[in-house]
This record gives sequence, structure tokens and C-alpha cells, in this order.
Amino acid sequence: MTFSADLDVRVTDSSLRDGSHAVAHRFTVEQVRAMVAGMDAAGVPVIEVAHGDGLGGSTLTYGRSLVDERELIAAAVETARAATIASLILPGVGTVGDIRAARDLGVGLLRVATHASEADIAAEHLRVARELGMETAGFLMMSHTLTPDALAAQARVMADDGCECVYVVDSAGAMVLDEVAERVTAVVQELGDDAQVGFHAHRNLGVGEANSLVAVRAGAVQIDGSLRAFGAGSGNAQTEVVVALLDRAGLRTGIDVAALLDVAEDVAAPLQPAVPVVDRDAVTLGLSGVYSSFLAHARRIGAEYGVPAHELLRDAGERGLVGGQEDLLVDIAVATTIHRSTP
Ligand SMILES: CC[C@H](O)CC(=O)C(=O)O
Ligand SMILES: [Mn+2]
Repeated sequence: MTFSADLDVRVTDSSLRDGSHAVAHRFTVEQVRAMVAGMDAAGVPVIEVAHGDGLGGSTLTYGRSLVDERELIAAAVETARAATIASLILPGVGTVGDIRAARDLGVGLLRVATHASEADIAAEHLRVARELGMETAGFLMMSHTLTPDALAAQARVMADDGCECVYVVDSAGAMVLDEVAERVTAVVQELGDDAQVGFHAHRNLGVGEANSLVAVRAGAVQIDGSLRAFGAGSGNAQTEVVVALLDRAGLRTGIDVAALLDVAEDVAAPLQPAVPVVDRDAVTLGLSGVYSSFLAHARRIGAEYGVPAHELLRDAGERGLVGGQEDLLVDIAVATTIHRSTP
């Protein structure tokens, strides 16, 4: 175990990383301080901070950050009294230089994210983080695209490369209950005592919180969430709801439910440009198995080319687009407009 034996489940709040997608990467230092202060006081043990696409994600492709993520991380580290500040990196987007900088700023836990079938490309980043003394986790994005056995084999690669926890990540919010249970169970069985298993939900099909509970029942001991579902797509499982459900199930998270509900209501909600709703775009993401972070790009590009976002997302699903291929949404939009104007 890498966390206290007093906890049954360790919760990581990703509002200040996954939620960055929802604010077009425009978090300010003051907002980060307020969120971290509230969550830290409520007992949230891990708080993730970065650009939505991880360290180094501030680019034209993914969207520029208003404030350099290193400033935001520094503010989070300075504010937190007890919480570990975590960050996330996608090899190929962030570099080992970003890992060193994050460690120097006080990031204690690094999550290395790869497409579910490409666990091997995390090896170097995991090694560097371990050498720097950071706790490490692997993050198997788009886990719905692999069978449970194939996913377990990828988790084994990450565990052998030295990470302490492997997350089953439902990036598209495409999985429903049994599909989560089957994958988490397979990964738990494969890893045994070699590494813990975590779960990261998106609620595009309206079952993010239920999926998180199912994941815990299947053996996941680390669970992600975002306050008020402050994440990509229709958001992550709501941290405060997941914590309330775990509390109701008699599982110890070390988090004060009432205090966290106050932070969600009083600090997070006023920062949200829109209340995350499971709407047509979100359900299309879930049904088509498309990355939740594609939603904001689809809405922007759709508005520019006069193509409804859900149509772009549906076509993106048919083409099997993966993270990093956001700009292909422009191709789809252009193809759609040409198709429409051809007699
Ligand atoms: C593009 C990175 C992505 O937002 C990571 C993540 O949270 C997920 O795959 O769900
Ligand atoms: Mn996510």
C-alpha cells in the first residue's frame, strides 16, 4: 500500500486538471488556491493540477493555458497543508523536463497516461519519476477499447515498468457497470500485490458515480472525481457524490462529506462556465466511444464550419480517432460541408 492503512479508498480530485478542459484551460492562481484550500481542509488526499492534456499540454492543438501550469502547480503546493499534489503527463506531449520541473515544484505523484494499448511508451517517464522519488501511477486511457484480458496485459506492462497503481480510465464515458467490473477485476487479478488498481470515470452516459462504486466493489482502491463533475465531456464522476456514496457504503476515504459538499457548492460551482449536463453531445461521446476532451474542440470547430458537434463526434467515433487527433475534427467538418454542398 502506498497510502495510509486508515483509508479503504484513496480519492484523487481532478477538477484542476480534467476540469481544465471545461474552462478552456483558463484557471487562475486565485482559483487554484481557493479550490486547493477547500479540498485540503475537507481531507481530499490527492489533488491533481495541470493543463487538461497534462504537463506541456498548452499548445495550439490542445488549447493554450491562460496561466502557465507551473504557476498553478506552485500555488497548489504552497496552499496544500496535507494533500499530495499530483500531476499527469502524456508521453509525447510532456517531456522528462516537465517531470523534473514538476518534482522541483513539489508534485509528489505523477500519473503517466497512454492509450490503453500502448502502455510500453510510459516506461521512460515512469522510470524518471521514480528516480526523482515521486509516487507513480499508470493511466490506461480509453480502456473500453480493449477486452478485459488485453487491458490486464497492458496493466502488467505498466506495473513491470514500476508504477504503484494502474488506472482503468473510461476516457469516453463509454462503459456501463459490468463493463467496468470486468475490466477492473481482470486488472486486479493480473496485478495482485504488485500494484494497486484505480478507476477514472466520465459521466457521458450518466453512470460515472455508479461506475466508480462498481469499480471499488471489483477491487479498485484509488478513485478519481471532479467537484461538480468539473471535467471534460459531461464531466468526471462528481468527487463529492462518490465520497458520499463510499461513506454510505461504510468505506473510509478520510474526507469530511459535509465539508466537501460546501467546497463543491461554494467554490467549484461559481467557476463553472456551464453546469455539466448529460446532453446530446455527451451521450454521443459515450455511445461513439470518443475522448471526452474532444467535446470542446467539436463545439468550437462545429460552430466555425456550421456542423453540429454531435455529428462531428459521431464521425470521430466511426473513424476511431484517438487522443492527439483533435485536428482531424476539422477534416471531418470540411468533408461534411463539401458533402452537403455537392448536388
Ligand atoms: C487527453 C488527456 C485526458 O484528458 C486524460 C483523461 O483524463 C482521460 O483520458 O479521461
Ligand atoms: Mn478524464
